[in-house]
Amino acid sequence: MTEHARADNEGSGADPGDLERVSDSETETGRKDAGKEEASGSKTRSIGPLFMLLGAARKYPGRLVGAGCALVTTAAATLAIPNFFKLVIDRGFDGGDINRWFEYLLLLVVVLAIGTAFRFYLVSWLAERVVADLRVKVYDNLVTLPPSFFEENNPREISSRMTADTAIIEQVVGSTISVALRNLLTVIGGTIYLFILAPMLTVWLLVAIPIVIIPIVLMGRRVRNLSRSSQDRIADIGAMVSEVLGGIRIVQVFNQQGREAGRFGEAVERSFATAKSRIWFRAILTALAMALVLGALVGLMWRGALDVEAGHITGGTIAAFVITAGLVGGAFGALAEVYGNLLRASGAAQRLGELLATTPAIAAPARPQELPTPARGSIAFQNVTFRYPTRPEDKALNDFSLVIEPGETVAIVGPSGAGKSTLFQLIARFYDPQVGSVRVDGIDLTRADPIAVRDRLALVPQESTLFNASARDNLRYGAWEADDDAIWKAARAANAEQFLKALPNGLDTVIGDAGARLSGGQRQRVAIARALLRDAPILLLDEATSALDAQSEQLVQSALETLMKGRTTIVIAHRLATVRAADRIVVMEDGRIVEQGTHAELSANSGLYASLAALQFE
Ligand SMILES: Nc1ncnc2c1ncn2[C@@H]1O[C@H](COP(=O)(O)OP(=O)(O)OP(=O)(O)O)[C@@H](O)[C@H]1O
Repeated sequence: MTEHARADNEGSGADPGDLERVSDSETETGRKDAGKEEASGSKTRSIGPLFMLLGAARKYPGRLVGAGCALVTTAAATLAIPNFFKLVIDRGFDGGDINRWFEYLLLLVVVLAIGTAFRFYLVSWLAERVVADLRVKVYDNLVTLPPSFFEENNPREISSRMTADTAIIEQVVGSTISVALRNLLTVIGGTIYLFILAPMLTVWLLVAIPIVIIPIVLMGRRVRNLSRSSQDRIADIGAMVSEVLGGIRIVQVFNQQGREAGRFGEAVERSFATAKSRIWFRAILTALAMALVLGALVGLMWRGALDVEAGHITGGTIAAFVITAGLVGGAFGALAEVYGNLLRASGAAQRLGELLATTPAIAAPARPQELPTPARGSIAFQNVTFRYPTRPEDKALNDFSLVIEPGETVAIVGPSGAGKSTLFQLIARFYDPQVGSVRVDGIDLTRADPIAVRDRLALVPQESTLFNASARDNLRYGAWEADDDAIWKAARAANAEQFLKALPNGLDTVIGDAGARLSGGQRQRVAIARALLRDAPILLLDEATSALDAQSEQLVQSALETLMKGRTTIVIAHRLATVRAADRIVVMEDGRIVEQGTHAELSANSGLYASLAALQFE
């Protein structure tokens, strides 16, 4: 919710149009999180999870106390205003010192204005701070969770939790809770004051309030539901725009512009139709709210006027009564509405709480075993059977055993889906195997600290993931202390120097979202240079040169060969030309090893390798 909207909501009070406004601001929130709540399916019926937020706000006791004081002061000042009107009308006009009363009133206005400003500042500050702390805490936890977590929980949904859910909480802490408390104080204080002013009239009022408020709240809910579907239709439009514009090349090359425009037109019309029923209901709601609220006020004034005429009460009393009744009625309406908001925020807090409470399935044991130093770089798979958590029925590795000696270069070949990349996933300990063990330098990975294991690895993945940062930061991602000399040396070795030098701001050039401003082959060379800079004892190359043209590949290949010296290297490659130089070639199929040996040995057999080689070389 915007500052402006929040200030609006904050200001809801005595004005009869308020009821309309309260349901309106409520609608805003409903729109924001409607889709979210339904998507995640976890609805909460209690406001318990909100106490987590109180815990977070307790870190700032000074501001919490200040906000409480401002809240009480402004509620008291608001309720004092009708009393001043009573005094002015009854005493000021009857020969009293009218100037003095108005001086007091001005003073009260100043107190109210300053108090409200303080309340707004302190409460909003707390809201922003609590949400900022929460975002950081959730993110800090998220980045420790293994990739499997993000396969089971859609990262896009998590990112929307980080933004939408925190925004709801921000709005609730920054506005709803303060609105609720202020209105509660107004209802209690106002009702006591009304009883003092005119007990019989107050009884009438207390009967009238629910009769006025309940139909308005019920209709307000209907309007809100319509607003949600309206918002869903708008979300459909947004999704369509990003899908079609994202794939604009395909749309245009297949000449589907007309069809896409038609589809979009239909979506816009659907959203208009939903909006039409919403505004129709809103119009009726406005009429109903005004008729009921103003009608009730007129009724009260009528009754009061008769009492004044009969000499039971003074004119000042009736004026004070009507103003206070307006305040109390408005506060009732606001209270009925904010409860729904609190429930929604509670749901948001619960979902974020779940993210906070998720502990990484892959973590260091309480007493991790130290890896031997200096690193040797040996790797051993022992009877490993592994199924991905999202595909528990398929064995990606099936009773797989392989020992790789320090300094050895092993090439892994085999058809797509054979389980080659899975080996890397297990060495990096993104997953633990269900059966068997993976060891690095003799230590079972489940007994070691994953951070220590990954410190010994440099990976060039199949998809060269680059970040929306400078070329320099992308290159030194695994070795932040590297200076420009080292960076250029690695870039030269990866045959990336030339195009990096041609970038408009050199190493400071931002290379775009996911490196989108580089070509596939250039991205791959940055990824290789990044791995070179890391200077780790174990090098994992997953189709590291697949996006390069033959000439670049040859250049990079020779750089990689230099790099492999003295390191343990596993190379996954489809192009057999790149694996010929390996000490050993391991041929995989269906998660198992079907053959291994040197290029010459395997070519001489009539196995899978020989047939793959025949396909490629002949
Ligand atoms: N994250 C994942 N979740 C579920 N299944 C997966 C995942 N990654 C891979 N698989 C499956 O595991 C099997 C082995 O995949 P892997 O990526 O190891 O094959 P690969 O030999 O590297 O193939 P390619 O040469 O095409 O990269 C395949 O059946 C694949 O569909």
